[in-house]
Amino acid sequence: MSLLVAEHIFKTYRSSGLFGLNKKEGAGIRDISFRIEPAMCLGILGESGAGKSTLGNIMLGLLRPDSGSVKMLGTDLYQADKKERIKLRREIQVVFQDCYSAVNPRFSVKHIISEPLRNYERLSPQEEIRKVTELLEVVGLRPDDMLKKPHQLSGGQLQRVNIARAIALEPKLIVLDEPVSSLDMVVQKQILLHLQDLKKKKGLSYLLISHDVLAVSLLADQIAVLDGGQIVEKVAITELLSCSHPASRRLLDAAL
Ligand SMILES: Nc1ncnc2c1ncn2[C@@H]1O[C@H](COP(=O)(O)OP(=O)(O)OP(=O)(O)O)[C@@H](O)[C@H]1O
Repeated sequence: MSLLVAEHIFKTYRSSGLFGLNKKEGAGIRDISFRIEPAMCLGILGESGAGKSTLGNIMLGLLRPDSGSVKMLGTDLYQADKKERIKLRREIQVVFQDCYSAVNPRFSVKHIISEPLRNYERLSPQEEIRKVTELLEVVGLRPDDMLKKPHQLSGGQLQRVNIARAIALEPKLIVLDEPVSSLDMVVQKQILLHLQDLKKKKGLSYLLISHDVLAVSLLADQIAVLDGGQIVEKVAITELLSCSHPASRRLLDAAL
């Protein structure tokens, strides 16, 4: 069974933003369908305004589509009852671009990483420390980093903390919404290779949302190019350079 199946998703924004000035009436996404298999990364590549965040929010269960369905392991995200929703929430985690606003600046790294564990599992204080130590190791941080606060870490280190929190409950899918866009190239590569490693070792799947061809090419197995709210091209990553749609070419030209 596929891990996630999105079928014929439509979402139109009817309100047009503050005083109708900022947002385009009728913008959104149109007739989006795709599948994500276990241990697979689907990259969603698109320019600004293409509909990437709209799509990501729908896949996270945060934005109800006007029509179409999103099924995770056969359960419809938007038809599920409360018990099923709690179970699904555990299986789909997210890492956002802005690593600083994703965490409470007053909390320690240990507190941040163990938050989902406290919500879903009853661990003793010793078990919690052991688990956080293990997660820090997995994302390439040191055990004593758990005592630090977000402002004592670099952006790259803090994004690793966000990744550790996202994998704490061993989800099946992580939505990565521009996860490395705010980091320098060297750190970007380190983090993407780390995510690649987790995919191989833990069989994790990703929906990687980005405007950056190079970032996507390091992690994705397949890419879908989004333009004007529609998927205009879908190819295996090995075929990326042969993409011919004008939106794909613009993204490729910007990167190469
Ligand atoms: N709440 C909203 N109300 C009205 N229109 C919206 C709303 N959110 C997004 N849109 C519009 O829907 C389209 C897709 O927006 P979305 O934020 O999904 O694109 P994006 O690819 O994530 O862009 P970016 O990379 O700039 O964040 C855009 O035309 C945007 O203006």
